[in-house]
Amino acid sequence: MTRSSAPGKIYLFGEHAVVYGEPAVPCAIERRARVGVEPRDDATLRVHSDDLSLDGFTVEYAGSTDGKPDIDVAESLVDAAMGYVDEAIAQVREVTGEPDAGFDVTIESDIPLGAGLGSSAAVVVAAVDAATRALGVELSTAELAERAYQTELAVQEGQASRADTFCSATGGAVRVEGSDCRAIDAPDLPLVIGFDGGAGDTGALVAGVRQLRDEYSFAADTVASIGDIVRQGETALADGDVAELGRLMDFNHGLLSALGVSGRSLDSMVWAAREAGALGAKLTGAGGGGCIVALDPTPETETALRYLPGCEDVFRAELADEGVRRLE
Ligand SMILES: Nc1ncnc2c1ncn2[C@@H]1O[C@H](COP(=O)(O)OP(=O)(O)O)[C@@H](O)[C@H]1O
Ligand SMILES: C[C@@](O)(CCOP(=O)(O)O)CC(=O)O
Ligand SMILES: [Mg+2]
Repeated sequence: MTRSSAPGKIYLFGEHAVVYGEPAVPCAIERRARVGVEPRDDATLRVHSDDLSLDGFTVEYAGSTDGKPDIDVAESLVDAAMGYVDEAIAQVREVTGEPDAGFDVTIESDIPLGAGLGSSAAVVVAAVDAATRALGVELSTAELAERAYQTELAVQEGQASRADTFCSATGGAVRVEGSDCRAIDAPDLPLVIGFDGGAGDTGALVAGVRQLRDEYSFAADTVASIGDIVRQGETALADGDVAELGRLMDFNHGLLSALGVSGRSLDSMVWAAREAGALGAKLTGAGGGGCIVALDPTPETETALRYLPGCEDVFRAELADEGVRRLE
């Protein structure tokens, strides 16, 4: 068995706008997806993930490159659930020149699905890394990030940025603007994550923003303003000015809300954090439902979120310096 792990991430700034060429600053966090692969004698892909439960279903998917998945739940559910793993293996077949490679894939993840913490990118980065190594090919971090990006791009129907996948592959805090991806220095930040137990559909949310942006010039201006916040945020990061970072995060959340990607439970967690004295709070990732990130060096935000109806989990996030990790 060849195993790799990769971290999830939060966005300090810039999700959604990054899809249209604005800069974004995601930071990898110490919550990981671990993917083990075992090459098979045939071209079948068999995926097992204990963490994958949607609407109470646990899905085990045994499909082949030519046949139908062998499952007992609605196929659309499986398509939604397994799209990223399928496409990651398609990338592996292409980059290794082994179109008929088959694998048994086992996924374990500490990252909630569809919650804005980049579970898809972490699973894809770890899967591509483990499966290529299992076939005797070692990709550089840049190649790995590129293949993982191509995977997200295909699954999200041409609407994805390099931010999540690059951040997960390299770890640390990164700045992504189009194809320009680089590591940046970030101070230790007092990050608190609130999770409403829900999820958002990244592809659909990205498509919604695209539509607004095409329809209204002020929506396009809103996307461009998020870019301005990110640039200002980079200065605050470089200065270690956590209070200013918080103010900019608040503003960023407001603009994401205007673009229609927040929601009642995300807003209520954001307001609970602010009222508890957080320096700033915003949704992270695609939105709809899932997680917020707040800045608070005191325990107040954690306490407030813990008692907030509708907030299912609260934790402090440590920055993950290491990206993909080769386990064995
Ligand atoms: N533990 C897992 N096992 C299998 N697939 C997973 C796992 N975690 C995430 N995924 C894949 O990632 C998708 C969620 O990605 P996405 O909607 O981009 O949200 P996010 O990246 O914010 O978690 C899932 O539908 C599934 O395809
Ligand atoms: C909305 C977006 O900017 C981030 C999505 O993050 P997540 O998959 O929700 O963790 C999309 C992208 O950058 O590909
Ligand atoms: Mg994702």
